[in-house]
Amino acid sequence: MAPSLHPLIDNGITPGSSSFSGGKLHCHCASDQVEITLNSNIAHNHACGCSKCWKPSGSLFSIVGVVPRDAVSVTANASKLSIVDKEATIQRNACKDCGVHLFGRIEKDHAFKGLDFVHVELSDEKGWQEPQFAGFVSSIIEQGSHPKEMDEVRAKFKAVGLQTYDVLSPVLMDLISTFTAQKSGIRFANL
Ligand SMILES: N[C@@H](CCC(=O)N[C@@H](CS)C(=O)NCC(=O)O)C(=O)O
Ligand SMILES: [Zn+2]
Ligand SMILES: [Zn+2]
Repeated sequence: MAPSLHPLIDNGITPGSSSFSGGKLHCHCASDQVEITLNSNIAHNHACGCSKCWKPSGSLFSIVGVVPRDAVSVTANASKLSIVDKEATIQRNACKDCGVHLFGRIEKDHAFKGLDFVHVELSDEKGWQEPQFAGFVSSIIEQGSHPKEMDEVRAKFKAVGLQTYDVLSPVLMDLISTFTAQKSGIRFANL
């Protein structure tokens, strides 16, 4: 059987709702779940093939989007959270018991500082922005996917209408490079 990219991708994508304004995320524990409340829909939702983003078991990709950090609060069982890798750019807060990542936060100077990374499949609510593209696709090879399977993986994304990139989408890459340019002193008129 062909490997699953992700349950939210495999059978086609369900569009979100532009009027949706947030909801709750829960970890996978049977009891005392960590609960996160998001007071906003997400943006830039995408499939990520990197080794660091949380993915459900059996899936090759994570689905991850961003939300302003001010819109994120831990509303139950905060004591179960622990940062996976304190040195990483994105400090991924995971449940110590079930391993699910509840939110990833950037504290250092970075183009995406101020945005938290979340997996809205952890929510029962419907209306979250649907995945917009697939990033870090080639990274799945680093986790054991055969290089010869990559055409099939990219074709599957294409079949559900998603572009694939081996880092991020042009919009996000431009944001990162704009940030880097500004840091080096370049000033752009009319941004
Ligand atoms: N090929 C690497 C890529 C890792 C990577 O750069 N991940 C991206 C996408 S999530 C990133 O922004 N990482 C920052 C971080 O993990 O803190 C891997 O699979 O581990
Ligand atoms: Zn848990
Ligand atoms: Zn990732």
